[in-house]
Amino acid sequence: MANTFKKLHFIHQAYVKKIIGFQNCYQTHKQSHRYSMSLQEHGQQIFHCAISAVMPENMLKRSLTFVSEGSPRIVVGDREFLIQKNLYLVGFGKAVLGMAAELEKILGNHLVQGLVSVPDGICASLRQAGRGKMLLKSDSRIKVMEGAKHNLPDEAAVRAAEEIERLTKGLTASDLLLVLISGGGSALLPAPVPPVTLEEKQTVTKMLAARGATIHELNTVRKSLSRLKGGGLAQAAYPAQVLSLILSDVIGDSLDIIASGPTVPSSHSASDCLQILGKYNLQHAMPAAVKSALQQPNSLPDPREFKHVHNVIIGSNSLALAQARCRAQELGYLPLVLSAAVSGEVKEVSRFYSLLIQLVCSYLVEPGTDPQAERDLMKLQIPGLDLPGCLETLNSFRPGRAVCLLAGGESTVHLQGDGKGGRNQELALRVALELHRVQMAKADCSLGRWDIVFLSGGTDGQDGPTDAAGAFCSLELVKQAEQEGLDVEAFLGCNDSYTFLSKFQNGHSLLLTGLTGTNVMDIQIILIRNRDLN
Ligand SMILES: Nc1ncnc2c1ncn2[C@@H]1O[C@H](COP(=O)(O)OP(=O)(O)OP(=O)(O)O)[C@@H](O)[C@H]1O
Ligand SMILES: O=C(O)[C@H](O)CO
Repeated sequence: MANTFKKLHFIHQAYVKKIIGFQNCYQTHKQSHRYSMSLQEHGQQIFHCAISAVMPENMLKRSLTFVSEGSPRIVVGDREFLIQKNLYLVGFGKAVLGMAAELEKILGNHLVQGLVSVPDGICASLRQAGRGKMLLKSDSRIKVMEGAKHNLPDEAAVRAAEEIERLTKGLTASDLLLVLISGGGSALLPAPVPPVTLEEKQTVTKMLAARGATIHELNTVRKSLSRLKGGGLAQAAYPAQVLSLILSDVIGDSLDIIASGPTVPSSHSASDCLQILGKYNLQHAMPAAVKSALQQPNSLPDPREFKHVHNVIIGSNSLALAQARCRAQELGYLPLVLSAAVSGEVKEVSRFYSLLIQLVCSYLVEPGTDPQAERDLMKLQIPGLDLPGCLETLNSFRPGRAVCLLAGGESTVHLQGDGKGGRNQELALRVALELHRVQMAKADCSLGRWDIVFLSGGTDGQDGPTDAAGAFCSLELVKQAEQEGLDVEAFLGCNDSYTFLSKFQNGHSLLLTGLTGTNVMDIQIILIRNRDLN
């Protein structure tokens, strides 16, 4: 099984490399319009490009081929799946509707029957966002069931999960089940192990989330309380073949964590769950049925029982960053992908970006002049960040060029006020505040030589309970806000980033994309250009 995972990781990395390879075709781009657009416009373009890499149509074209001549078959990597009136489809998650619509276009009548469990209201929202192409046709063979309001498992999602379970259990050895999986899938596939009830499962999820449990911890517990998570769906489908097409919304792209891994054998035991509950002091607060379910001696599934399953990651944050890198290069930037695993409390994350921007700006003027900033950044231990390697790349910077730093991941906000906002908008404002403070504190600060734009956006197009995907900030934002009588710090104090950004320059710094129909966490883009080039 470890080898299979390695192989899948390799295929996924190969896609990332393939995208990076495309950049060569951009090398001879026209450069005359390079600086005719503002940094903010460039940021917007790069962000849209990142998202396009993980839109259903592009992901499926890249990872799956349907061969209709001879024996009709689906080809994924080096695997072939014959189809002869034996093709079924199930899906669950925030981004599977567009994937299902695209697959139905590709596979046509070969698809016998399907069912997707998707977020409450998504069909109307996609239509409103002008993404009607992502909806299924009225005569589709795939049934759409909406549920899990506010990303919490509910009765509607239970009904969808039960239908999915019934469909899967009815399959035979000659059938092929396509499983579409994306973030939000855990809440959209609730099938509590008896005697645990839906309410009890909701309680557990809420209690863990409120105490700041990570998605890895949350889903480890969810797997132990579910019939379909942690490989349960794949076992229900046996002996049919299972091909899972997965869009990752978790850091590290762990197959068993994305939507709680319904087609991946769980490597977690009940004692792992009890440890997690203990960590958050919740062992005694658990409902009795949950305690008893977790105390059952459960044996981990044997990975050999998953030979009928093929799991493939078809989209991820790294893939989106790779595409963003190409666009940045096309626009004339020296692009640098830092990490696809930036996480943590938004205050810490904003400190990381502020330090990084300061370091890069001083390095571009004179390499090696800020060893303290380098040490501070290394201490933050951002997974995947090769700081020395990045600085070395900056050595190829030539005056007249601009730099684009790219990163991704997902931060968390410790809510203290009752304002309106989202983690990306809050991050952008906090970065602006940090950079403002540095400029105020250091008379000889070199930041002023540069035009800098920072952008943070959710790839799903929705940042918290707002209609914005995220926000931009520049070095001057705090000062300009003061001139408008707006105090950034006061808005941040009550997590009111959206209200601030809606007022500031009439919403000019809000990133508005509408619901995108995909979901690979968040992306940050930093553009740094010498002011003399303006
Ligand atoms: N006023 C606010 N200011 C900042 N962040 C907020 C605010 N209100 C909610 N949030 C954050 O928004 C997040 C929930 O929004 P959102 O739906 O975008 O995230 P999600 O459910 O994790 O979905 P996804 O990962 O798919 O983007 C939570 O992390 C929450 O802390
Ligand atoms: O559904 C879930 O479990 C989260 O979005 C992580 O994939």
